[in-house]
Amino acid sequence: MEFDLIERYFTPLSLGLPEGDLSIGDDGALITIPPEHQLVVVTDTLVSGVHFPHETRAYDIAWKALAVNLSDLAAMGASPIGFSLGLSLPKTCAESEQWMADFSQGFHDLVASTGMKIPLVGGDTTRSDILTLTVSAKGVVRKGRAVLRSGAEAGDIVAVTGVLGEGALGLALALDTLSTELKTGLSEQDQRHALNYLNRPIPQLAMGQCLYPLANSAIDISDGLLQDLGHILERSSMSTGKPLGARVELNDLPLSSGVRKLVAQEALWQMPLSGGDEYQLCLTVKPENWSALQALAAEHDVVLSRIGEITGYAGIELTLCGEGDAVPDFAGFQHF
Ligand SMILES: Nc1ncnc2c1ncn2[C@@H]1O[C@H](COP(=O)(O)OP(=O)(O)OP(=O)(O)O)[C@@H](O)[C@H]1O
Ligand SMILES: Cc1ncc(C[n+]2csc(CCOP(=O)(O)O)c2C)c(N)n1
Ligand SMILES: [Mg+2]
Repeated sequence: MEFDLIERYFTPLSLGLPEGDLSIGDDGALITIPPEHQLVVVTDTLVSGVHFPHETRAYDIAWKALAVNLSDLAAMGASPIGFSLGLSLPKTCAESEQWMADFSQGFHDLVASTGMKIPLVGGDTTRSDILTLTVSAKGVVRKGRAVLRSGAEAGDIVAVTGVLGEGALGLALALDTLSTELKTGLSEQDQRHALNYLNRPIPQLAMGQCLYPLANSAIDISDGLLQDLGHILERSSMSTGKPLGARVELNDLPLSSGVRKLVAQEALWQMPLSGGDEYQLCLTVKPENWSALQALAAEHDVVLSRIGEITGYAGIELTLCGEGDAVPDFAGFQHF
């Protein structure tokens, strides 16, 4: 049964490797790494009910599982060359032609939207009561040109791509946890945009490839801005041995029209600061490189916003119109 599934739904996604390489069909895949490059390997697991609501469409589940992996590659400054899929699925899904077709279409359409060749190179399919996917994307980067979390320096500008808080708003709408009052303030367009953003994140691959050599550090925001910026601070101060922190101006956070309304109505800063599910890049850049990076972002139609700076003392400080030193008491998404 699983062999039929693989043949029918997954083998068509596996085409596009260079001559002599091998994808689905043997005990392992064979992938040639271009000379002078390093292989970048990322892995993300998605569990039904934990990473997406149980009711999520098969198409969106597949899209998101690959998108969050490509987002990690983008944050490293890497170009994707393929991905593998560990799939544990309930019998009802495996037996539904429509579910399986929709699922494989999600991968197909995301890959097509990137304009790159990103074949499915292999994986494993098993039965499970809870739908679980583990995608591992493979990418390449020129030797020594990966952008790490550990390169931030005091005085760097902190910037983010896209908007913040939209994934958290989408999740609140999907799980119906917003109060009626807040929900009625949102237009249909606001709601559609947030749900789409939650279900079909767009990995910032083009921006990722503009990072080297301008950006000092980067991370993709999956658990929330504060937590993920915290990872940059932690890694960077470990590598320099000096304390590092950040000052973030709330008014400079890029917000969608929906999140802007919620923040105006109820100061729901928690959404853009700690909501997670963003899959945008947070990066730090020396002030003298900022305008060059902004120009590259504009060339790729990416909105890149300056939200603060790296400081030489520990902790993330939040300001509103330059005033205050509120230290937030909410961190970000944690599994345990
Ligand atoms: N089970 C594991 N075995 C080995 N390494 C792990 C395991 N889980 C996480 N890691 C490693 O720990 C580091 C942080 O992982 P984490 O999953 O938190 O990444 P992230 O990029 O911060 O979040 P996200 O998974 O949302 O992208 C990575 O280097 C990852 O490879
Ligand atoms: C049903 C449902 N409940 C909660 C969330 C929120 N959520 C789950 S995992 C995660 C961080 C990234 O995961 P990881 O760190 O495992 O890569 C976030 C923000 C969701 N998307 N769906
Ligand atoms: Mg990440």
